[in-house]
Amino acid sequence: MAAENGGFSFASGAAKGRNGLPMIHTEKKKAEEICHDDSSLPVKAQTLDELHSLQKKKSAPTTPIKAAHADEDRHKQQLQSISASLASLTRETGPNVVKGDPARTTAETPRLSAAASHQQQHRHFAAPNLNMSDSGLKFTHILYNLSPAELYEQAIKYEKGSFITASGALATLSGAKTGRSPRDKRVVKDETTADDLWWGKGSPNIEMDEHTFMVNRERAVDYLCSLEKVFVNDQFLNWDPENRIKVRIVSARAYHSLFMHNMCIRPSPEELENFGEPDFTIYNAGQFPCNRYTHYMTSSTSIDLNLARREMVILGTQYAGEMKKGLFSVMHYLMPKRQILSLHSGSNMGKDGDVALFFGLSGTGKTTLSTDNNRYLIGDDEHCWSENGVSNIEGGCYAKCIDLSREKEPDIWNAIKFGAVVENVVFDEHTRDVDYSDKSVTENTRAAYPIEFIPNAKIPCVGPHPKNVILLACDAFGVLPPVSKLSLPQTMYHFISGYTALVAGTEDGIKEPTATFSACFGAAFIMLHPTKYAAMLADKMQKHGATGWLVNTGWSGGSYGSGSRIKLAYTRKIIDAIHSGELLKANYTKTEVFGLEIPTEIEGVPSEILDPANTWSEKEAHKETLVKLGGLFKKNFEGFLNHKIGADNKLTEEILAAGPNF
Ligand SMILES: Nc1ncnc2c1ncn2[C@@H]1O[C@H](COP(=O)(O)OP(=O)(O)O)[C@@H](O)[C@H]1O
Ligand SMILES: C=C(OP(=O)(O)O)C(=O)O
Ligand SMILES: [Ca+2]
Ligand SMILES: [Mn+2]
Repeated sequence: MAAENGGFSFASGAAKGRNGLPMIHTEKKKAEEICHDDSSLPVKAQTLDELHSLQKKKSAPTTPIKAAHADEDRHKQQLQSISASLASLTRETGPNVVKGDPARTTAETPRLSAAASHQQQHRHFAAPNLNMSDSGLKFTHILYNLSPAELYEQAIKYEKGSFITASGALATLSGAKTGRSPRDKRVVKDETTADDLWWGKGSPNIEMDEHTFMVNRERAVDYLCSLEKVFVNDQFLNWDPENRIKVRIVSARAYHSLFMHNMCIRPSPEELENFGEPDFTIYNAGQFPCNRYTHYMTSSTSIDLNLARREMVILGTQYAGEMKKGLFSVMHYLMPKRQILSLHSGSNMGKDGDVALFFGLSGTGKTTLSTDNNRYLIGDDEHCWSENGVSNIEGGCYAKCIDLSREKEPDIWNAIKFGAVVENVVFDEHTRDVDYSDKSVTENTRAAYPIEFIPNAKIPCVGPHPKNVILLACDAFGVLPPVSKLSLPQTMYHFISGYTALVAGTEDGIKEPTATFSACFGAAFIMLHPTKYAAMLADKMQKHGATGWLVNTGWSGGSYGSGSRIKLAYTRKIIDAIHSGELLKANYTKTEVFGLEIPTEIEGVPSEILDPANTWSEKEAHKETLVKLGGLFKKNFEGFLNHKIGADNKLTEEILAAGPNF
């Protein structure tokens, strides 16, 4: 019994202790059997600080030890470059920058002697100019290209509204803005851009002058330098190695840094060491408003693009999509200059190397339909089409997650795991399970994840010339056919029109669908006149023999209210038939008004839904709605009548003739 009780026993008749109580007698059978809490060896540390310092191993250097000198120089250059990025241009000084988290000083600095750690802390770059403000008297700590794990820790410690969801994603709030603010976008109009860019009616480019840009830039930089720490991401855009762009993103939130880590192309450690100077820099001071007394400012939000300086300033909005789509605008300027077409489209590739592009406005299905279990994902939103084929601009995807279901969209569901950022979603306060149907914060809930999170991503994200160009429209009027085959002029007509119709505010009763026309399926992001992109697309499609298709992912059997949205499963069958080449061989009939070629049969899709005229119970209402939509198309296209497309006027005339006729 004594031995059973862990070696302790109250031996009867044992010797009495000093106070007369019986002494606890420990039976010592062998020397090794001394009592321990556990059986492992003692920890190799003398103090708690030392113990904590053992926890973290220094990341292995990618350059050999012998190059320590070069390493030191590169480190200094890097800090100089970051300080220069953050320089106040009126005071002509950059801040004193130092790498690392200000909260983690000596005690947590891994495996460094006190002397070495002291040295490390002061290996900063001090600005040579002493004409400085208070912010020049302190160090600005730079959290440079942190890993997702480090960014999670930063977010959870310092950003209210950061939580880990049950699947391991980082849930965050984007603040007052839960979508982009296109009316607050400004572009510097100078001698060059005045001629190059698309200005005026219908254009997304609202002008500002160079001086006002500098006022906002100074405001953003002063705000960022007043902080204890800022995040700096050095990354790439465009998987085409010949046309890769180096971007630097300076931001104040771990959320923004992780978002861009996911959305841009992540450099390897070697690429990061040799990064040098960025081609383009974003200053994201989104928590801080712009000054509304500033010329050109019409709200507290301003997203300012200066192509000459290769800089963008963000004030007054924390919606992360501004950075992603802001850089996309930059690519819409830089790439066409190199005869490369930039596209607001998703893209995927079949086992036989057949590539498809999916154009469409927000919510029409680019992300959903390019993420296809039977095909390789090249990208979900932004691409380039060059002489070499297609390349994704980004390193990640940004999926809408309202009503996301595991059954219908398993790949996107599974990508929302550790490392992914979910914006503005609602979750159970205890289990942290996300309720994707909850619109309490916004309907525009989003998930941003690296493209490798999709199991059949095509890495590197490039592919050959497209075989199919699919134009997606979510037609809430319910009159466009689920699929039509387009001639080249028809493809151009619909590309320039950029139609979709969504239903605003679904809560208070039935609302009329509103038609949206957005040239090139992305007027908010294009920099040149739409016909410039259209001419390039026509040229490339002709040269590479690509077929155009119009796919309605919206309503069938009536408009919003009486009909219903086409089942995703049917749309997927339609898309499958396009990819396989089956649909090209189908029999076609022509529709009224739009003159669209529609197939009579598709495997897996009920034939009666292929012609919307069949699905409406009231034939009169169908015709009326069809003519109404045709009229809206005609009215929209009036704005393009005076623009010549291509070398001669022949294509322009053909395109006009390819629109609705009634
Ligand atoms: N028939 C359909 N085709 C495509 N998407 C559909 C369909 N029916 C419903 N949806 C839903 O519509 C949304 C499309 O959004 P998404 O793919 O993110 O668009 P985009 O990437 O073009 O902004 C998704 O939430 C998807 O589940
Ligand atoms: C990121 C966006 O794009 P999309 O909705 O096309 O995915 C956006 O419009 O903010
Ligand atoms: Ca898959
Ligand atoms: Mn998308």
